[in-house]
Amino acid sequence: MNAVVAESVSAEHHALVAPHGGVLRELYVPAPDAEILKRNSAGLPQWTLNQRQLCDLELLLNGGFSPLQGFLGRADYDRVLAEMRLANGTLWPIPITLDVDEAFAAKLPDNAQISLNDTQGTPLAVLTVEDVYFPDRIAEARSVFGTTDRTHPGVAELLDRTGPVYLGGKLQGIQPPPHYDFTALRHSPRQLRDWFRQHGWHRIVAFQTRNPMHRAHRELTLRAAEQVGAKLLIQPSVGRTKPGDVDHYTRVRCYHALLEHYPRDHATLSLLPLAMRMGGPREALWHAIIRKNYGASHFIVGRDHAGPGKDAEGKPFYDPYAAQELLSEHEDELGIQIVPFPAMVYAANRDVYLPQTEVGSQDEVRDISGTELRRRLHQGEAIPEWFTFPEVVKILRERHPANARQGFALFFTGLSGSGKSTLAQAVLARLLETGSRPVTMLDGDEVRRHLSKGLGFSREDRNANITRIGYVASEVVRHGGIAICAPIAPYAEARDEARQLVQSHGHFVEIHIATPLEVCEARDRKGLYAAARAGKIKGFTGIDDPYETPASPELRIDTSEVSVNDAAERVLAWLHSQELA
Ligand SMILES: Nc1ncnc2c1ncn2[C@@H]1O[C@H](COP(=O)(O)OS(=O)(=O)O)[C@@H](OP(=O)(O)O)[C@H]1O
Ligand SMILES: Nc1ncnc2c1ncn2[C@@H]1O[C@H](COP(=O)(O)OP(=O)(O)O)[C@@H](O)[C@H]1O
Repeated sequence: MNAVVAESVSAEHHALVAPHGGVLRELYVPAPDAEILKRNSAGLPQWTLNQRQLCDLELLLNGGFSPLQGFLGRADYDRVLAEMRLANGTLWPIPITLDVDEAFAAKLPDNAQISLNDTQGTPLAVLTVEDVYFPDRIAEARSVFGTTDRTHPGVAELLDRTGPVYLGGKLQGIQPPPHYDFTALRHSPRQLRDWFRQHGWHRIVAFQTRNPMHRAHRELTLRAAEQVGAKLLIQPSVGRTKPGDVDHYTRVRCYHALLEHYPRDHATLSLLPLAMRMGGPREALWHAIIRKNYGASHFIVGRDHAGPGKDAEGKPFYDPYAAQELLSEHEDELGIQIVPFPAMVYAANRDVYLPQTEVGSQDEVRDISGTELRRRLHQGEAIPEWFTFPEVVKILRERHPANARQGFALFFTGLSGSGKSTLAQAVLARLLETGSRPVTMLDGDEVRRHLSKGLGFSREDRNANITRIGYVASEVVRHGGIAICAPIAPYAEARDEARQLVQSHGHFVEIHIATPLEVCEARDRKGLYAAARAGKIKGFTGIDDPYETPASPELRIDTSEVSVNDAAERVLAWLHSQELA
């Protein structure tokens, strides 16, 4: 090789990969203009961004979504859906759109500018609206996700939680959405590119993840980096992932611990504020483009990349290798090299990890699925060292304590006089006898004297009462406590809402006190049934107001058949069976 050629080769080797579309599109206006824009934004129509829109905005503004200069207008949107391309032909697989409600769109004057704010009301950008259009969201689901099955979280979001009108137009950025967590690990594409240059990194293989990383991931990423002679960028999505995923605070602590197990100066960690759509192949292509914008030359695509799991019939939404195929098809045009990888599995007989494709017939393959890992964490069972590092297990255990240390809510529901309060008191006493978790009592009458003071007994007021109880219970549970609730809660919708609130932090145990109306009425502890029969109280539950019987409560107890002590014993036995007490 002569000297001239050698120099040009090495110069080429030292340049970072070009952003998608050739130029990094940062959409912030210069500082003095940002001040003026911020002041002017106060007089514009105000739009509060939801979490997905906020994540999208951050990556639009910092160039992570280059070459986009704003939210897609109709022409771009249509071609993205049909051909995975912007109107000018650039490859782009996922529609980045700003959805709003009809009332908001109807108020906009021609060529409107709107202020895009976070939930605190901080203005982040101004959008010049060039296009207002009504998307066919069913068609969008079919094109982007290949299905209209709402089991797919991206489809459910699009069909049930996305506004009917899209606004397209260019953005002028005022300031980035503020983050107060892991600030040292958050970088814009420019910052990460600068870091790569300063550290002399030019061949970089990026790894995307939404899960904690274990030994299999370490082996896979190390092999991938070695295979292409590159440094490793672990770039987990921390914006919004699949519902039910491990929260990003816990995951980032795990990644930190794992990083210690890589050779020094070979791997780095950076957080990506991406709102995932779980769109399988199309999403994988999008991930690759984003990583290219961040300066990575290579991108690892594993088995079932960005897959949403199984559909309503139990079949996988996407072929596990469809993402690898789609990316390989577009590799030349993409400008980032794809490193396809089969699943890594553990061969116990050899005590090694190896790609599934290299497993021999004599190998004893072991694996622990995500579900099995969660089960072991909940039950406090052992997690073997071949699966993950002890430091990672420790972090996961702290976040997912065994059931016996988790919070839960006991939600008694039933007619007035059915025995809710009496049983709640008995269970409370038994729990305090044996356990150390704090217990909070949210009894129906008690709550109405304080938390729900002023509410009556209309359907709306009863539902508001239950939502308040559910909210307080969820906070108690979130902090590892036990909440005992004992309202009538006659409506299924409000009970379900309380369940949803609590279940995002712990267990919800619905106990239907199914004592027959005749018994409750005969007891008439407060004389209310007599008053209701005499027409002195209107809308009394069970008399002239409905009680919707719970369809599938965790427990159903008829107190006309069992003593208070036996009923309390049944509740405790159930809690023991679930290892909650
Ligand atoms: N119209 C009507 N219907 C039902 N109950 C009535 C009504 N008016 C007053 N009360 C008294 O209020 C208690 C029920 O309050 P809750 O907060 O549990 O009811 S609800 O869940 O909001 O429906 C209930 O207490 P409990 O007997 O402990 O259930 C009654 O004493
Ligand atoms: N097995 C039982 N469990 C609970 N309460 C019972 C039982 N047997 C009789 N009772 C009586 O029924 C009444 C139930 O009232 P209460 O607990 O205030 O009901 P609620 O809170 O559902 O309105 C109490 O007087 C209680 O002593």
